[in-house]
Amino acid sequence: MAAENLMMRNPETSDHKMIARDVSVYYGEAQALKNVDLDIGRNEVTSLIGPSGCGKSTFLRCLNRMNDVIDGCRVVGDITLDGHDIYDTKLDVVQLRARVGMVFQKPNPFPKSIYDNIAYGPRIHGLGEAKSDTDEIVERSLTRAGLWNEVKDRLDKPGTGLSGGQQQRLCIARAIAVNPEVILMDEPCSALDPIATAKIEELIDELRQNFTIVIVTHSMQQAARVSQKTAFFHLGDLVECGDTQQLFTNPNDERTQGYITGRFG
Ligand SMILES: Nc1ncnc2c1ncn2[C@@H]1O[C@H](COP(=O)(O)OP(=O)(O)OP(=O)(O)O)[C@@H](O)[C@H]1O
Repeated sequence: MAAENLMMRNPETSDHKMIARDVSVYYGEAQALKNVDLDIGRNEVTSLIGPSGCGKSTFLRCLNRMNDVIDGCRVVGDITLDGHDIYDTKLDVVQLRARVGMVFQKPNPFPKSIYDNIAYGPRIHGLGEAKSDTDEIVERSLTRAGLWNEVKDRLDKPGTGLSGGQQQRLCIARAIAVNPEVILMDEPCSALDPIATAKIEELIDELRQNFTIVIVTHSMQQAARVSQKTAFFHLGDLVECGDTQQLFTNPNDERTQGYITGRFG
């Protein structure tokens, strides 16, 4: 579908926050994703699953143009956010990444205080010029990430001094602080213990009321717990995407069946 056509749609009437059409990605000569069509539902969680190397992270990075920073990586096809082409050459990529935030596999707080980890993004984007505004953004973001009560008495201490699970919630708070609409999460729990993982999963469920979330996960159990839609990738193809429950109980494609029953992966 041409981007022009999508831009004529009324974004508020579409259930889909982001739409990918015919997206292929190449690293040099090697094709990592093949003609992917995927609709990302508004205010829901979409999980991307599939065997290692199938292209999940590559697809996730297409959604906020993080592949732009990888040498030799080429993305073709159309991806829209509320009907607008995110690969438009006139688009400000920094603004796009504020609207489509990202949380990585390994918690990566800045080597700064807890407060400054959150305040940094809003300051760059001109939100919260006054100290009182920044204070409010910091409190609100930490509260929404379920971390405020644990850190409110040590906001001036380094973010890197928190536990792994707290650091990951700090990174989620940092992503939230610039008012994104979409949050991309690349295996956000893979470095965490089961209790910290459960907290992040609960948080994801709460966050979807206000944000659209796309999560890459190796854990089918996690996909089943947190997401409303699941997309199964295999060798660069998007095999199928559907309601999570249906995909896990009654998939359409035998490759999906093979993966969820553990025959490969
Ligand atoms: N920076 C890169 N340069 C070259 N090839 C890459 C690069 N990143 C990924 N690839 C290749 O693209 C393909 C898809 O990789 P990708 O990381 O997207 O898969 P994935 O499904 O997220 O894998 P995993 O579950 O192991 O993280 C793989 O063949 C991988 O080797």
